[in-house]
Amino acid sequence: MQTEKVEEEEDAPEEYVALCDFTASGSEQLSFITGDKLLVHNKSSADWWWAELQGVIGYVPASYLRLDGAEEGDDTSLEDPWQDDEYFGSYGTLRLHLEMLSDRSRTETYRQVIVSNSASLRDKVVMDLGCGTGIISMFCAQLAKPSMVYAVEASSMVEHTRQLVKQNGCEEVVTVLQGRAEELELPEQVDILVSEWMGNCLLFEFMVESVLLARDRWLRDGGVMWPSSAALALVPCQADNYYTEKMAFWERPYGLDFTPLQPLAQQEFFTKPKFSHLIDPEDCLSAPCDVICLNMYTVQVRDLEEMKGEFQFCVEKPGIFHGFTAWFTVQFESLEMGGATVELNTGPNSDPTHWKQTLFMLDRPIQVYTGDSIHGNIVLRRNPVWRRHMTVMLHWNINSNTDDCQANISLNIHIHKC
Ligand SMILES: N=C(N)NC/C=C/[C@H]1O[C@@H](n2cnc3c(N)ncnc32)[C@H](O)[C@@H]1O
Repeated sequence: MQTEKVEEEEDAPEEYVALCDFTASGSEQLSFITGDKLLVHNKSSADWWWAELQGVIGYVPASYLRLDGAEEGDDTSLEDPWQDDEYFGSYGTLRLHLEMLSDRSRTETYRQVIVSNSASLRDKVVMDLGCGTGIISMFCAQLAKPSMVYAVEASSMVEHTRQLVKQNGCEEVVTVLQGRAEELELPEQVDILVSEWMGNCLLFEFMVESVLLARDRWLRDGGVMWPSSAALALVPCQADNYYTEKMAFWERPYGLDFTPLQPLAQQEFFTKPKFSHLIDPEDCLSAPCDVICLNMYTVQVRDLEEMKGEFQFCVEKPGIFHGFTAWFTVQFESLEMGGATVELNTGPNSDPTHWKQTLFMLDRPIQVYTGDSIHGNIVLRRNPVWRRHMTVMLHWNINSNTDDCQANISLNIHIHKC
């Protein structure tokens, strides 16, 4: 069999070893299994490289590879698949805490949960997992009368948290503990495990794993999880401004034709999600639907490896289908039977939050019409190497009955790594 002769590059390709399996999901990608040796010809972007395996070439996810011959110890980052130094380092400074505290929708929701359950919180033992500056713990101490709040924080912020607790007269009720919640020793089980763990697309950062491990270890039988449940919502949408900014731009900049760069632009800008997206409700092409739901009492850490959801959208108005937008909601059940559930919704019809929404762009936009059906599935696959990352795959078909014909467009699976 004639294998494709790869022209020798001026700088010889580097040999990398695969750290785990990867299954291609498009003709332009290359599958491999753990231990495969790949020749990397071009590091076309930070996330995707152009590589060769046994004479076949294609795009491969850079984070799955390690330079061949580099021992485990050489590449210290591999010893830290949770990237904890970087992660907890980032929470040791004020920037992220200021962002979260400035998010009124988020912070007021947690305060409302405490206020509306203040009577039932009396004499209860609470754990605030990942307390940061301790805001939720101090809400508990100020607005209710729990017997104890264990405010657990792994980053160096914790020394300031102790100071804030004292400064606000909460040291009788709030005990600040430094360490990873799933590792440290608590003197007792807790009645309520409260945490603000949600990341982009709900799960990014995968702090939720720590919440589940702490639940299994420290939440007493019949104890309450806050949030009690979580859902990832999805909607097909227009994103004309973003499309114009990143793709249409190349059509006629300064009177020149730059369209040969559009495949590069597609690879560089549209193969990973746009986390900072603020979708206009007008850009939703249909009603959203919850594609993944987590019951915080029953979901297991192993379930986080791969989560799947089906969707079926009925297009409600004609428009250009540029992509899908995702966001999340979390629910806080009442401590009283039949009490009202409080919800934090980070979607386009609620008050904006620091999470904003996440936009996944299609390879190419498609005109859709009222009544079209966009149906398919979403798969969130946790990165086997980098444990705070995941890949999102979207596979969909469109059934359109315009022009009196039944067009059934099956589109490529779309890979997003975030
Ligand atoms: N909502 C988002 N995105 N981030 C939540 C905020 C994360 C906070 O929780 C802390 N944290 C995260 N994981 C743990 C853990 N396993 N044990 C103790 N503290 C932890 C971080 O240092 C931040 O201060």
